[in-house]
Amino acid sequence: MTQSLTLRRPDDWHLHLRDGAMLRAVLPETTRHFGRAIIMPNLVPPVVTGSDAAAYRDRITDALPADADFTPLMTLYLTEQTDPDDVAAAAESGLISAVKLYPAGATTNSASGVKDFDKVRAVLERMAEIGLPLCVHGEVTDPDIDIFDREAVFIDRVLDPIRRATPGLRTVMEHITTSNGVDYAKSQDNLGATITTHHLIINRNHILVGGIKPHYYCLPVAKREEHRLALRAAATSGDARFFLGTDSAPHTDPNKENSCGCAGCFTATNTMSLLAHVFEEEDALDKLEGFTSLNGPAFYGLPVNETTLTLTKGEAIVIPEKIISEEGPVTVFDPGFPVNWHVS
Ligand SMILES: NC(=O)N[C@@H](CC(=O)O)C(=O)O
Ligand SMILES: [Zn+2]
Ligand SMILES: [Zn+2]
Repeated sequence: MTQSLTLRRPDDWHLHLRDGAMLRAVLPETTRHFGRAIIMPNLVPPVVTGSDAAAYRDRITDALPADADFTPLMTLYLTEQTDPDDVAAAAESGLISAVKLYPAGATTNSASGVKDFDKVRAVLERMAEIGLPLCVHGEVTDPDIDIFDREAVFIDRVLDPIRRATPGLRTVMEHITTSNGVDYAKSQDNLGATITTHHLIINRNHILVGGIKPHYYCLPVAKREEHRLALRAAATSGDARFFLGTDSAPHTDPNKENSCGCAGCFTATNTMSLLAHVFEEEDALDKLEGFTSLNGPAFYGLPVNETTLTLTKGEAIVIPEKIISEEGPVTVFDPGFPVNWHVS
């Protein structure tokens, strides 16, 4: 008996497309399966103003494959100089769907992020007024906080105070990696949380046991097994606060396989097959459509996609090991086990 599953076309609520040659190489990997994606603004230099976002959106649109049915949902990179009026104008014109908060130094290309949260208060208040979501990379950067504790400490020291100071601010905890993140998301209103494909599959042992695996290194770094299980429970629960954000983040192999390797897993190519595998393991295939295609649009106040995507179970899938860009090869996330779900 062939097993097959038809879903509303999915969206990716956290995606890195980069720019130039890398953008052209990775964009088809997303547009093949996804209808929309929240496009992360951490370019060099970052996408800071409305006019930056309009120009970046045009570069993405120009790079789209001819037959693609894909809408990039743009974001602005919050800095201490961000102008509330510019944000409001970009939101009101429909140009942007969210603003992204990176604590300065927390992750790839976050040097222009926020150090003093008082300096962005006026922007956050304006966003709360107009209902524009804030997407948050939730890790503290204090050198004295262990990297495995940085998400939990961020929730207590930064996220919760920001939310108390800015009632009504719609917030997305991006790429949560801990049971602390799951618990906080469940305790709040006006709060959503994205979960990546890879954090449902790997724990910190996968990165470190039997030799260091640079292609499993991302930020926030994968945590203990108990946290992976909490993420799986949240993603497969049907709770509409949790939705897919792949955080697919291309870096070339030389930049990953390096004495100071970049953080990021590239999952755009095989995410839907991997998620079907995970949801089947959790006996929750009936919850996959909510996670990939319904909960995200509901949070962002957008209609669900009209078209569908069908997954069929068969022989193990064969996907390219690497995507080739003019900047160099990008290794596709390898879960380390056979996956039998095909996107047809
Ligand atoms: N997730 C990652 O490990 N890397 C992302 C940045 C981010 O999302 O934090 C990237 O831009 O490479
Ligand atoms: Zn991040
Ligand atoms: Zn990211």
